[in-house]
Amino acid sequence: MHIAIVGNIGAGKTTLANKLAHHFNWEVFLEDVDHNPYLKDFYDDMPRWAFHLQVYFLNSRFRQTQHIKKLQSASKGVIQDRTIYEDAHIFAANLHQSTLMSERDYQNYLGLFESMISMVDPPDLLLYLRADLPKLVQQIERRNRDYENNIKIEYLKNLNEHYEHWISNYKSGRLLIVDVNNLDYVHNPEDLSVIIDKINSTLFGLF
Ligand SMILES: Nc1ncnc2c1ncn2[C@@H]1O[C@H](COP(=O)(O)OP(=O)(O)O)[C@@H](O)[C@H]1O
Ligand SMILES: Nc1ncnc2c1ncn2[C@H]1C[C@H](O)[C@@H](COP(=O)(O)O)O1
Repeated sequence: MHIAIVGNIGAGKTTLANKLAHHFNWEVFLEDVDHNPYLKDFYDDMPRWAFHLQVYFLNSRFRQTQHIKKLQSASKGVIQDRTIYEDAHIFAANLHQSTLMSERDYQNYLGLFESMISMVDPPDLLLYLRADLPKLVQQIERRNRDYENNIKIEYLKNLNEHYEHWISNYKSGRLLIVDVNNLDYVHNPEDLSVIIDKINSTLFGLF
């Protein structure tokens, strides 16, 4: 079983991924953030580092999918924090649309993505955490990563629009949308139970 958690920056993916992995006793795959050699530079100068960052994330995410595939074939459960789909359909598409990535770099990137995606299996369940801008801003501030302090509201808004568009067209497997605006699964165990019940119901027909 493979559950992938998707959603905007600060939506609560990593927190939920760890809690679900603990609950189901499955392996968790997190994003390569702390050792990412481009992320800080990217936030300082997006046009300069957009392509480099996207190629880095794409490769890191692709390796992760191949590792997940091996665990899947050994019948191990996996929770994944963000997917390769979001790199291309959300982040790279948004950078291109916002003219922060050139046409030439975007086409080059897409060629690479297309070559890789045929080797990627979709998750058994895509769990989208839908969060409005105030929730995202509050949680990004709470996390307090220095390089994210200057993220513009406009950037988050554009990403949210890409998420909504992508999710409304997602046809590769089971999809569960959870509105997290009024959920606090950090402090309220009942809020975590609400999500776990929805997952059990979607995946196993329980409840
Ligand atoms: N539903 C929630 N309610 C309250 N706080 C949350 C919730 N989800 C996440 N947080 C807090 O918000 C911050 C960002 O969450 P995180 O899981 O790192 O988001 P993401 O991985 O989606 O970027 C963390 O400090 C986390 O403890
Ligand atoms: N593909 C990406 N392009 C740009 N930025 C990205 C990409 N994937 C992740 N990020 C950024 C967004 C955040 O600042 C960190 C971690 O993501 P998070 O949603 O907080 O887990 O990396």
